[in-house]
Amino acid sequence: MTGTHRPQTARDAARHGPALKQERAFQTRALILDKAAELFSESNYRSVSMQDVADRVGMTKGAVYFHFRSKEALAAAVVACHYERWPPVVEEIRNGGLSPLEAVEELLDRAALAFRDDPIMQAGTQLQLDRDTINAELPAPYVYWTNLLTDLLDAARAENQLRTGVRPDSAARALVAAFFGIQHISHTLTRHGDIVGRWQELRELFFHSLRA
Ligand SMILES: CCC[C@@H]1OCC(CO)=C1C(=O)O
Repeated sequence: MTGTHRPQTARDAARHGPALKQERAFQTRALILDKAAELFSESNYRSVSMQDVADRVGMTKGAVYFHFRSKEALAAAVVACHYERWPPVVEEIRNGGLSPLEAVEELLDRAALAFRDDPIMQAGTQLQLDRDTINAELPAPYVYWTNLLTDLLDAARAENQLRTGVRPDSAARALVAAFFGIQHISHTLTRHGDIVGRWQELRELFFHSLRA
């Protein structure tokens, strides 16, 4: 179904009904995820109830449970979102003509903005910190970003963008650790208010030491 076709007849409604229902369910699920992320990022996993989520969304608790069978499932879905949104960003950046090293810089520039502005990024991070209190299978933290940056830095080395002796995997591990550290300090002191400035300081130093 393209656009927002309005069924003209009962037959049309029957034909488009399932697609419309599916679209509405998808939008409701996304709204619940966003509002749950706000709540998880404002405090921590234990302090948030499914009733809190229902109230923030403006739905009944039963309606939330229709989309997410438990608070654990909701938290796991927020963490999944935290990672799933980055591969398309990498694709867009790489298709934008940036070199591998420029792509690393652009990607982390966007990550810094996401930490400042995006409840999913903030909540995904908080939930990973709370992971021992969540009875759900969560991805091991830092692995996704470390592998992502290792791949990009491998490509940067292949294009002679890295200083001799810089190992892409070591640089990726150090960059993820440093970035995670500045976002943690920024969150603790300013609720991520100064993360962009902190990243700019780290970015200047780090890429000066990496660049050929
Ligand atoms: C990019 C820094 C690392 C990233 O930031 C927060 C966090 C916790 O889930 C991360 C991870 O990779 O798991």
